[in-house]
Amino acid sequence: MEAKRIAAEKAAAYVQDNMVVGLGTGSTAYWAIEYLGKRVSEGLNIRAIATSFQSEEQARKLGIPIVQFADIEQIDITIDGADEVDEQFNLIKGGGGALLREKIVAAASKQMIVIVDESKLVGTLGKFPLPVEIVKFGFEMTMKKLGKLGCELRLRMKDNEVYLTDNGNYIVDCHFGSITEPERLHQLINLIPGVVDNGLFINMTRHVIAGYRSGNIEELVKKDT
Ligand SMILES: O=C(CO)[C@H](O)[C@H](O)COP(=O)(O)O
Repeated sequence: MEAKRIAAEKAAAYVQDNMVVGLGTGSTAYWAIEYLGKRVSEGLNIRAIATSFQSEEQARKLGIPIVQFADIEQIDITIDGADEVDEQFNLIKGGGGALLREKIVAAASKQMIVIVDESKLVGTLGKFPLPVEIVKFGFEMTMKKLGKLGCELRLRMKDNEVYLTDNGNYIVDCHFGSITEPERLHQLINLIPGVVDNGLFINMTRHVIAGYRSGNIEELVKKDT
């Protein structure tokens, strides 16, 4: 928890007056929202877009003004967690079920800061099951097609019911073991009818802040190629 908290605090310090801020989802993003709430209570002037009902509710309680896409042209900075980050800064996201909104918000952002604890930094993606958001209609067939891509898969459940995203869809957690070509897999998955999107975030961030149990913080910034 401490490692996540220190990464979040560091990221929240990048937010400046008058910015539109994308608020991530999950236990690391939670801390970023808390720190932003504190800064707002001290006079920081921002507007925010949330990636989940949960984050929106947290932000509102803290007095962070929430806006919708109709109110803005773009997002200045988004701070969000991740389930895995590889050496090329590709991500697996969606462990918390918010991958679709998170990707829409990240894609609308000038910059995305990813905040993680050290356990999320990996050489190759895929140990964490890749979340794929699918529509309910025909979900059994969509799952069969996903399975043919070479993964073990499971329909996400919560409290003995099928888990529903904020968008009213299902999530299938696809265990690939090792994802050697994330960009290609991203495309293959999203070509399957019934798939809304998947949790691979390719080339969406250049800035990762990792907190360590030791209390150290590592800031990784992707160089121009
Ligand atoms: O993608 C996400 C939610 O959809 C989260 O960012 C991801 O699951 C990491 O969560 P946490 O910060 O709780 O470890």
